[in-house]
Amino acid sequence: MVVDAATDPAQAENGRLPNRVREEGFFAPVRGSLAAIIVLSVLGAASSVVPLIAIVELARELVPALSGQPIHAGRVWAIVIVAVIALFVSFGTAFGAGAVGHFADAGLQLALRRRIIRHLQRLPLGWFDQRSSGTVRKLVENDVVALHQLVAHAIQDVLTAIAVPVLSLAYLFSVQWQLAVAALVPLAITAATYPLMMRGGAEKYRQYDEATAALSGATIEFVHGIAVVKRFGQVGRSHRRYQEETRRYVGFVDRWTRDTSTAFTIIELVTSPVVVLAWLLAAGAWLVNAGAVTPIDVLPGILLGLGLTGPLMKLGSSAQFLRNATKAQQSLAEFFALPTMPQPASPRHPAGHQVALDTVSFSYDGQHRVLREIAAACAPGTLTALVGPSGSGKSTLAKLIPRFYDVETGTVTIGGTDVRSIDPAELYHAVGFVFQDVQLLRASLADNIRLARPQATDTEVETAARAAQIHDRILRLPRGYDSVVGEDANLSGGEAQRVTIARALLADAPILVLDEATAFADPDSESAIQTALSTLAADRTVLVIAHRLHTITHADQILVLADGRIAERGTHADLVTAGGLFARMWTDYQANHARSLPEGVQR
Ligand SMILES: Nc1ncnc2c1ncn2[C@@H]1O[C@H](COP(=O)(O)OP(=O)(O)OP(=O)(O)O)[C@@H](O)[C@H]1O
Repeated sequence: MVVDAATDPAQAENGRLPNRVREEGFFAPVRGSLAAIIVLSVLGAASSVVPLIAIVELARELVPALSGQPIHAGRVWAIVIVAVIALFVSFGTAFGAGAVGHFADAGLQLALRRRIIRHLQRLPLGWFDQRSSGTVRKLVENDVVALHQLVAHAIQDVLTAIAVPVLSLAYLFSVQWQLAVAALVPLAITAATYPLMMRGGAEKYRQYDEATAALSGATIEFVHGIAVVKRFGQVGRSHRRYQEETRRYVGFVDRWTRDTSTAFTIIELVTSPVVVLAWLLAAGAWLVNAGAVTPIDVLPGILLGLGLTGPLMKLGSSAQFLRNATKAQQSLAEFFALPTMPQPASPRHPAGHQVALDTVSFSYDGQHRVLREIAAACAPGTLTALVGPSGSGKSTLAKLIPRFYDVETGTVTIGGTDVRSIDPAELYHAVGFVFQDVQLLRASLADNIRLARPQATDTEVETAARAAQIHDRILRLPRGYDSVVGEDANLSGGEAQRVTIARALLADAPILVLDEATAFADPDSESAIQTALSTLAADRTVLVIAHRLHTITHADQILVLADGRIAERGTHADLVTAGGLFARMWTDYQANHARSLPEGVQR
């Protein structure tokens, strides 16, 4: 991966971000809209009850007229007008709350995404090293979208679910308490049964999340790893794991459904409109028979009682949205709490491009030291090779130079200036790096190469591509330099690596850190790239993490790492003569690569 701060917009914003923005809660950007949603929802709930009350009051006016009593036309009209206005207010506020909610949601998503991007830009590069793009995608997409239901729907649903029953019951109790009590019965049964259904719910949801994650892991392994798995004849095992996880998931959902089915059925039954209507009619008939109420008094109980349970049922789905939104909020809060890379208060400029490490120690977890007491100097115009057994700390050491991580003790300096005191934009300009995980953007090859210098001319792009031995390959693509990576430019790992080398060449960083492991993946062009790299090294400070020892026989110095320390240092000839760790590595290397070593390799 070649990175240059010229392409890093974070730097442009550095220092401009007010602390306030960082400290504010998630919902701060839409606080006003949330207040409007609350007011509109309550108003909407209240006005949705009014037409029902109006029908009751109309009935009270009109039914006596059937037995010849006079109609109070003024009162009837007043009721009708109030009902119509309430109806419009109810529709208007529901629409308004929905619209405000969706606009607020869009605003919140935009604000959160910007905040995520700002935070991502301030995290140490090492954070990205340890995370897949899936982690970042989850934050920017899934977690932000999970808040959608909360802002755009759940607030309105929850307030309606509470306000409508409360207002309806208040009216019912004020006009006819016996039927109000009858209307409460389905609610009371639901309230008593719901906790039974949700018993151990938190644990169940945790198990559900676990089973879902295990199943999706097994599915991804099964699908993605199919080639490797087939190659090693393990299809049966991988398939078995997938089947086991599916069985586990289905078994869990089955048990959960069975455990809750009785309570769920009771709730569904007692809240269904037919059952509620039948119950209220029966209660009404019994009260009329008993002479406790007149037939017309049964009407409000039926009309308003029927509307009590509907909104309540929405609470169930809202609870699920709230759960998801809370989880997303937690994951976003944890992300925002990640410490950002400290920025120098008053940045200093490096004087030259000598790279020096002075008694550098480092650990990833604050406990196990991966690098100990490293001291080394790499002069401009020289090539330094880092070699050593796997896990000895080569990549870690290289990553300290462009500040993927900060040292625990000691200093890393460029031109005598501590890298922590250099403005990150200047640091990334000074250090180009090509690591193992090649990152090409879904853009044309020309744009990929000029990533760090967007103003570079076509000729400059071509010159860099020639030097990185990728020009001829690009010309063979259907649209040459305009071919788009991942569409009509499908490159091999080695070819993609050479595009990133071209990018590094064009970026013209005076310090270059290369991981040789894949830089020379294509044996055909290895010597050509070697030539390109030696041209590069002419006036640059080059550090190469070397795995194929014959490629660094001409290095100006070789640092041999073992267990996080520099065990030996010197030229190839010095180290072979010294007969230590490197000499043994070289002997083994020659024995293992006897046939593939190019002619004339120093032995
Ligand atoms: N991101 C990380 N978090 C925690 N430990 C890590 C991380 N990266 C590397 N390590 C550990 O640090 C040690 C040094 O790893 P490093 O990758 O620097 O070695 P290396 O010499 O480059 O190995 P290789 O040649 O296999 O690439 C190893 O023990 C490794 O497990």
